[in-house]
Amino acid sequence: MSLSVVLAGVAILAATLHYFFGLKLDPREPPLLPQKVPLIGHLIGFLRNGNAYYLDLSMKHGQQICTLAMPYGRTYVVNSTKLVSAVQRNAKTISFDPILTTVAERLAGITGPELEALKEEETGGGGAHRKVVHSMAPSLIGLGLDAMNKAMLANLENFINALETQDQAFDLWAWTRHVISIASTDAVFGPENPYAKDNYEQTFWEYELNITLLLVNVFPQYTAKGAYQQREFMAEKMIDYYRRGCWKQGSEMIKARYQTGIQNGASLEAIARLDVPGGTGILSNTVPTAYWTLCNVFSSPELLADVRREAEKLFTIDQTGPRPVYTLDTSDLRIGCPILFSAYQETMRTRACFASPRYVLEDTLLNGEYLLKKGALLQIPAAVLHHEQSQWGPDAASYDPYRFTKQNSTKRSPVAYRAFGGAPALCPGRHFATVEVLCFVTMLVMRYDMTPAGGTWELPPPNYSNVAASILPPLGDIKVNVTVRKGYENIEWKFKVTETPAEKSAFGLASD
Ligand code: HEM
Repeated sequence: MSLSVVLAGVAILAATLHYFFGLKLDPREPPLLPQKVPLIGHLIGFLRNGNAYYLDLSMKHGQQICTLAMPYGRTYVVNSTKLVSAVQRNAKTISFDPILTTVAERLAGITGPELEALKEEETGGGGAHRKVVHSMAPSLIGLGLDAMNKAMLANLENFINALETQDQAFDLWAWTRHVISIASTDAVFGPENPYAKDNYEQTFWEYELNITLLLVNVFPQYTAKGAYQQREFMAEKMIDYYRRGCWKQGSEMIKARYQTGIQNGASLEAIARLDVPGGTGILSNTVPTAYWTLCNVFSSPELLADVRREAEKLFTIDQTGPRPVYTLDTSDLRIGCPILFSAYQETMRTRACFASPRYVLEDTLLNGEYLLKKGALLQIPAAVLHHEQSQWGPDAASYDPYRFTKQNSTKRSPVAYRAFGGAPALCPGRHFATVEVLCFVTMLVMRYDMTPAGGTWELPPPNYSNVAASILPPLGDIKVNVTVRKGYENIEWKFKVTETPAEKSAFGLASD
């Protein structure tokens, strides 16, 4: 039988199913968007383009909120800042918590009573997963953040030093991914970091790309064999890490997660398993953000010169030893590099592709206008909101690295910037990631010239099939050469962390 006959059969079957079982909307629900293939057209669009599909739909239909008929039920897509605020006001009935349960079950492989202990309270579960996630924010600010920064920067220092003797072109994505993976996870897990041994790091990145198949959850041991095996391999390593008590030498964040989990009825094994998809929180966005920010800065001579000018003022210089020591103190980053900070936030604004998922727990009248039915999925696509001209101006679609500098700041809604998502699931790791990316880029621009081996900065396209990341990774890579800058030879370079109390340690991010 030819492929076209099979496809025609599938289309006829879908049309028949749609006729008998198709979605019947209440007139107060958001308008239903048409799809080319009944029942599965939007699913196909999503599987082909990932979360970027929502941007295509909004460009085509321009609705501020709409309904998509999916084979598993209705999905509402919120395309306007005004309605995002309304969603956030209804956090009791439009919740992120059932998504945490899906993550625990499908991406961490937790089942039975262990899953019940983690599951959201609203549907009769023990609610431990939400409490574990909530315990993270206080440990990722103030002294807990400083301690993680110290461990993270010790690694960055070594990796960046090693470039002094790098005399061949190398793959920038592969290098950045390894550097940030080890620096971040050493900071989180401590000296017994599972990522630093047994091929865990490589396994994690393979798993991360295969997550969609696990989410589909149809006999995953057969239909998502690779991801399933990778998940189980990493779960075994994480369980070993906790059983040996290695968490006691980890960050405040890991201690808070473990202790909160145990106090709320989660088992050691379940807490360990949650750290498998937890790796996507720690790495899947920080790595691409570091990579794209670096590319954006080095590929623009004007921006590079501006970032270098402000970086030069950030370093203190000690000339008393045999060679000068240049030190960058993280506490100076909060106000000392407005242009880089702006370019970093703009990199995320123009590259964010996540569609924050929420679950409608009860029928809810949104903003007094739209009825949202219990049981539906709701998504807030960052890319759509970041294209909203009422918030970002007529050049919303283009990259302006100076957009967030004071002179250029325009008045916009506090919920317009979605790179770190938003309440009630605003990213608790945003300050840690910010220190890491700013230090990474600042140190590299100060010390090195970086040029593309092919002569021009031809950046790879984003990998739209990745649904784990908010900031998409590249599909492919770019080779670069790195040389020590003239006038900056024979210097010792250091990072320093001056301890900062919680109330002073947050960055003034556009998401806050
Ligand atoms: C540039 C780096 C990062 C970006 C762009 C980013 C982005 C995001 C986004 C978009 C969400 C979803 C929010 C929502 O659904 O509304 C999120 C949630 C989360 N992120 Fe991040 N993230 C980054 C780094 C980190 C780091 C380093 C950690 C941990 C150390 C982390 C931990 C988490 C956690 C635990 C959540 C779930 C929060 C909750 O459910 O309340 N993230 N992040």
